[in-house]
Amino acid sequence: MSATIIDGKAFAATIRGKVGEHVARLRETHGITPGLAVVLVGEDPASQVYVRSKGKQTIEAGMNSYEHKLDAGTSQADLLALIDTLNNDAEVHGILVQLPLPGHIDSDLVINSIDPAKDVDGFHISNVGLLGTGQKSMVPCTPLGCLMMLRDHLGSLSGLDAVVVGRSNIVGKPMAQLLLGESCTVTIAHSRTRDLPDVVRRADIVVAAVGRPEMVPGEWIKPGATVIDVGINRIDAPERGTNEDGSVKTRLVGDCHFESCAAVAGAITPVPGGVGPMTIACLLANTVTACCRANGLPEPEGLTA
Ligand SMILES: NC(=O)C1=CN([C@@H]2O[C@H](COP(=O)(O)OP(=O)(O)OC[C@H]3O[C@@H](n4cnc5c(N)ncnc54)[C@H](OP(=O)(O)O)[C@@H]3O)[C@@H](O)[C@H]2O)C=CC1
Ligand SMILES: Nc1nc(=O)c2c([nH]1)NC[C@@H]1CN(c3ccc(C(=O)N[C@@H](CCC(=O)O)C(=O)O)cc3)C=[N+]21
Repeated sequence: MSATIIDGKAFAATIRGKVGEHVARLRETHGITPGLAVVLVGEDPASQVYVRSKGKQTIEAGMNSYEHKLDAGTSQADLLALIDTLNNDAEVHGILVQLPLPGHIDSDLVINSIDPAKDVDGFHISNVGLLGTGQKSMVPCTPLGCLMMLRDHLGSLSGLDAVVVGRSNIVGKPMAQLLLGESCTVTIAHSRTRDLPDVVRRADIVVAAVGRPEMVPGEWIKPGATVIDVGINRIDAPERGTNEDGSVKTRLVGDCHFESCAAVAGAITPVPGGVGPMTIACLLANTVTACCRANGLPEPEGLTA
């Protein structure tokens, strides 16, 4: 293995430390405590895990965490009413509605009902438009975390060939916008892309956000390229034995085949311990940023895009 392992877990801890310092300063000098409201509809086990760790890390950073757990049958009207309440609550500076939402709820409508100034996910159409036109916005947490790691590892990204595999609104598209903003030459690949291996082989930077376990093999990677693996896939791991209930144990893998990619890449993020922890750290950072903007205070340095 030749690649440098980009330690997202450690980087995220550093960011959370900076967030914590800023939160302490806000409290001491202005008597303000940033607050993050997380809304979860339904009982998806993975979502529950994420929401729990978001709440825990929010509190560890000295902020207020408000968790709203609604049952899977909650009506769209009730969800919109909750968002309206949170929009008007001065103690709440950030609002995150955990996705995916149950099928009977229109996700776009819900996201666009969040006050854009409190949209710490950066999914509201206003924030999408601001990002796309290079204006100050709330930047989606996962792409922001990826960008921070890329900048930290490479310095300037100007002129580099970047390939983003995946075109979702929450990862692929905003990632491509951020890379374009860094003056990369950006290609967005997806399920209809022809000759994906050849497209990926051109890239100095590969961001894989597909949701297919270990789909990208080392043979697709240009030697020395930087590989950011966004994928979080839980797969069966019979080699780890079985759980108490007799079900087979599982493990997390990314969208890249780690061993073979690490053999050719210059640097790579692991799964777990790469992009995932950075996503949550950036969520906390966005909450502090939103709080500062809401109060007309200078924004924290090094925590925005
Ligand atoms: N680490 C983190 O913090 C986060 C991790 N994730 C993870 O990232 C992954 C992607 O998430 P998300 O963007 O929400 O996923 P989506 O399912 O919304 O999007 C997946 C994208 O991958 C493309 N795709 C699917 N199959 C192929 C293929 N065979 N070849 C090329 N492209 C393909 C799809 O193309 P098309 O549009 O043509 O269908 C689509 O654009 C998931 O594993 C998810 O769990 C997500 C959010 C945060
Ligand atoms: N409105 C909304 N915003 C999101 O940002 C959002 C969302 N909905 N829905 C789901 C995805 C997924 N996501 C992750 C966050 C942290 C980890 C994470 O911390 N992962 C750990 C491992 C966690 C584990 O063990 O399961 C790691 O990679 O090391 C992963 C995935 C945020 N998402």
